[in-house]
Amino acid sequence: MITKAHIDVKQDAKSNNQPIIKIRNLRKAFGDNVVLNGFNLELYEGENLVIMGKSGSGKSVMIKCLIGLMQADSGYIEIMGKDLLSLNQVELDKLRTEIGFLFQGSALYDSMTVRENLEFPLRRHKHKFGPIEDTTPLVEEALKNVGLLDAIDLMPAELSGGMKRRIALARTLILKPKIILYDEPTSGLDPITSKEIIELMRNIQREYRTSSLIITHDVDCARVVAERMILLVDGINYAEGTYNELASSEDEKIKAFFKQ
Ligand SMILES: Nc1ncnc2c1ncn2[C@@H]1O[C@H](COP(=O)(O)OP(=O)(O)OP(=O)(O)O)[C@@H](O)[C@H]1O
Repeated sequence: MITKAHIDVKQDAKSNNQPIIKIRNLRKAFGDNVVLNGFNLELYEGENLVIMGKSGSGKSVMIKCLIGLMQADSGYIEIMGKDLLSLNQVELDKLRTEIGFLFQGSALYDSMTVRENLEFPLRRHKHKFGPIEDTTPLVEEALKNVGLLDAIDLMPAELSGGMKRRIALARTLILKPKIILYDEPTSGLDPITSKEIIELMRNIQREYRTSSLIITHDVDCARVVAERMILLVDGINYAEGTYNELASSEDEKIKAFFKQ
């Protein structure tokens, strides 16, 4: 069986690099339902790390613990050198501005134009950038980076599903986060639009030097974006490695992820 212990973490992801996120021995149960049973993770600066796990395996629970929306039963979580549990609400809010989210339900505000949707986080997190006299250059830069500058004055109802997802990504990028958490970034999209989003995720990593944690069921997405992958099985990081290392495994539990 290939387990974490048997697969070396790709060295260039680690090279002289401190983890920007570190999770140690995370445990979370709901009554008898033990969801996380000693889960570990390290996300290194500038890398795209994909987490795969079958439905109900605890990926969302792990992310919720990571961003402080759910309390783990035990374990240690460190983000950008800070022990998550030691932070007060103000410190937690400040740390959250360094983390961008692209969740399945990251909906745009329907009553606002694309421009207003992008201005919204700038106003909400004034303390990060200070007063901004003219938001237009920031809004335009974020839209250019997702290839949708022309959509600046459109309403969400006028956008396709793929465009909405790109605008949501632009809204995340406008805060220049150091970390991006993607939850099923390609779900519900057709194969061509999925490919565009995947390409965009790679460009963003290059341009912004973000570190990303990507939860996906989409094997194609994992193959293209992942420098490293973790398979979450039975509440633990069952296997870790590059896409090729895991895809060539003979272990039945690992093979199951790549049969699609
Ligand atoms: N608030 C909660 N109360 C009780 N049980 C919960 C709660 N949140 C999650 N669970 C349970 O934890 C387990 C893991 O759920 P989770 O949503 O993390 O799965 P997932 O891997 O994200 O699944 P999917 O890929 O379908 O989104 C499930 O058995 C779920 O029923």
